[in-house]
Amino acid sequence: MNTINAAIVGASGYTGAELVRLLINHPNVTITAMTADRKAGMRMADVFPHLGGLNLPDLVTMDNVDWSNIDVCFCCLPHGTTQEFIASLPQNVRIVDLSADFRLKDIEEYRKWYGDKHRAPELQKEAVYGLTEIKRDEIAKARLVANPGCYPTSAQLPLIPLLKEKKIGTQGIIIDSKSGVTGAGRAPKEGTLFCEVSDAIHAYGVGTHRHGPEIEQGLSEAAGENIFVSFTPHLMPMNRGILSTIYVTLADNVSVNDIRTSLQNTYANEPFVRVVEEGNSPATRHVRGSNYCLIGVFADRTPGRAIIVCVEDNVVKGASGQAVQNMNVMFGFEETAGLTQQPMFP
Ligand SMILES: NC(=O)C1=CN([C@@H]2O[C@H](COP(=O)(O)OP(=O)(O)OC[C@H]3O[C@@H](n4cnc5c(N)ncnc54)[C@H](OP(=O)(O)O)[C@@H]3O)[C@@H](O)[C@H]2O)C=CC1
Ligand SMILES: CC(=O)N[C@@H](CCC(=O)OP(=O)(O)O)C(=O)O
Repeated sequence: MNTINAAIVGASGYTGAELVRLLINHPNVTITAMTADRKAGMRMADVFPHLGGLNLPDLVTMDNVDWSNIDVCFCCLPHGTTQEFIASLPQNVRIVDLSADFRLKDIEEYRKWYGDKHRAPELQKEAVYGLTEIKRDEIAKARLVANPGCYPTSAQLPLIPLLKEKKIGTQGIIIDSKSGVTGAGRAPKEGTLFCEVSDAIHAYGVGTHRHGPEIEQGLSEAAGENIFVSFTPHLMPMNRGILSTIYVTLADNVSVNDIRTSLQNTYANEPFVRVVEEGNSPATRHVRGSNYCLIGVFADRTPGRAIIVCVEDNVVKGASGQAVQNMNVMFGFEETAGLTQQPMFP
């Protein structure tokens, strides 16, 4: 069997730990290197006791990795820290970058939203946006895949097919998203303290969140014209999960049933994206711990409008699961390898 060696850079964070959970059961992958910053020098079992007993390499700093036998690097670093590191990797290493550093095609947009000049513009040109169901053919050939953000995955999977098929209007798209706190990463910050997030919900980045332009980039490409969306994320007192409620205008002579059928047809042969039965409302607990994305389609009481509800696990389909799915496509493995866990319900 074809087997490859994987490095996880930033393995002591939430997405890194999730990659270990998924890859440890992958038939074609051996984890041969794992890095950390503050936690370098520690054993994975000491950072994450649930990942003990798995014969994993110890956590080292990035400059202590021997890249000579590594085939794929999963890069789980904070955005802004990834560009120079990826540029320094040997050419034979293929990369799935979970950060936002290579997602925006226009480096001026990157500067505007991330507040810094892009430091690897040549690499940016070759990066392929890793929304697997939409970009599969390009991902198969890519050396560098920019894994999508968690909110953009939940917004683009339902909206891209509908815009491509001109089933919905290009104006007035509203994306109201809620996320679990793991979306903010494991590094301590005031905003993710228990007292700040428990027993309440709040909107943040209102009108200014950096996932707005990432969503618009994908939707504009699908529609063939510039699209602007209203996108508001909310932080929920839960560990995992994203639920996006999306409000759209139906195109002329298109019904709610038409858009449900259109999404059902688009995703009929996709292992991880499913349109739920009419009347069912998908919940984050229906995808928890899995790589699935569930989509529900409803009529709005406002004539000519529809409401789409999309759920995913932000750490799986919104990050590490989609990263493994992309790696499977890049190396010609079974696309579902390592990803067959059913959701953990309730
Ligand atoms: N969490 C999520 O749901 C999602 C996250 N992402 C993106 O994935 C990336 C990783 O996220 P997540 O795992 O949540 O983040 P965490 O904060 O949980 O983990 C970050 C990791 O990077 C390491 N690290 C931090 N700073 C540096 C540095 N300067 N040099 C080297 N290593 C460093 C940390 O090491 P140490 O702990 O030892 O300091 C840790 O291993 C981010 O870019 C995030 O935006 C994307 C989609 C969803
Ligand atoms: C709850 C929470 O804080 N979520 C993060 C997004 C997580 C994600 O997808 O982030 P990247 O684009 O950084 O990869 C945020 O709003 O910044």
